[in-house]
Amino acid sequence: MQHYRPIHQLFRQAAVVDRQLALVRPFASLATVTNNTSNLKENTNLSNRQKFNQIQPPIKLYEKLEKLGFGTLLKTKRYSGLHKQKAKRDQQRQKFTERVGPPPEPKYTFPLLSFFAGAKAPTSFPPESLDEIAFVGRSNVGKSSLINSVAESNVVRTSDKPGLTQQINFYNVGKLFHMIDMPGYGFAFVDDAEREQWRQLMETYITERKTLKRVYVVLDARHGVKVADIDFFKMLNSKQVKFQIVLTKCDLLVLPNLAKRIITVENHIQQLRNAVKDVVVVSSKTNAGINQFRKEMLFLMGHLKPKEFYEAVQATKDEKEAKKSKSLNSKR
Ligand SMILES: Nc1nc2c(ncn2[C@@H]2O[C@H](COP(=O)(O)OP(=O)(O)OP(=O)(O)O)[C@@H](O)[C@H]2O)c(=O)[nH]1
Ligand SMILES: [Mg+2]
Repeated sequence: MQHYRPIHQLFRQAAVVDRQLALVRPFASLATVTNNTSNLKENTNLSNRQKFNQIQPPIKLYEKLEKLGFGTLLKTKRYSGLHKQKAKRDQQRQKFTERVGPPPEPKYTFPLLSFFAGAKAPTSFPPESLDEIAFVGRSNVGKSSLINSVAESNVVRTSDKPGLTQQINFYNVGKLFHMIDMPGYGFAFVDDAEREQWRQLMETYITERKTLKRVYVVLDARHGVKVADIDFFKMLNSKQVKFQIVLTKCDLLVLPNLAKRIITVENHIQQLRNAVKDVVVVSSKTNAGINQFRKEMLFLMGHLKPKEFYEAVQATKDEKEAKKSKSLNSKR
């Protein structure tokens, strides 16, 4: 007599095989790699460092990072498999598009950044007017530097010592929208009472501000998600505030480690309903990823203009620069 297995058992078996394949398939899709890392997490014998090292980012992610300006993968034996895959993908792409790639992106620009209010207590918040974007994160991760970088300004004060920004600072981006620089959370050098005061201030702003359109949680790419960040994600999630992760200081990581870091961060936010699943990847020092981030912010705030606008702005700037250097040369 022939025995048939119930359908749910077949599905379960297929899932097991798929998971096993995911572990041996070296360069699978991003989704598979994510499964891959969660499998690794189940293996309690591995240290976090070992789990991190075992992540195998897909070629797609490397291509994205390369496009954003984070360098290229070394042509060593270690990455020869990835290079072979890349060559194959290029070949396929060439077949379909005859090498006519997408047109180059213009340089997106923000209008002039200016400080207009600082608040140490909710009573000092300026009245709600234009839409707002807030930058939060642990101390010293690079929030203030990031605001300067996207706005091509040096108005926001930065420091290599943690705890510089000690109030909520409001900046005008021309007359388009506001950018808000927050004090860092999880700052160890202030006493408990002060830390609690900052936490309440930030929580009040984030939960009560009607004009707040997006919270960017900034993480240092070298450290990824820490306990203080998880607590903050939970708070944002419980208050149903939509947020997005920005990984900064990405210039301080070699490309493979940066790709692995992105995957671990994506794993952290997978289950959080209010987290935007796309992670922004930038460096305020080299400006890699900044132009793309600027474009996304302008789109989010409803102020993204057609490419021709930014091309014209750039052409006028270039013309002015050329005139300036010409007159300087003639004076010499
Ligand atoms: N290499 C590198 N350094 C960065 C980057 N962004 C910021 N930094 C440095 O990190 C340090 C801290 O930067 P801040 O922008 O002041 O950090 P913050 O998050 O505003 O700090 P608090 O105001 O104390 O919460 C400074 O020394 C910056 O120069 C980056 O993308 N790459
Ligand atoms: Mg700061």
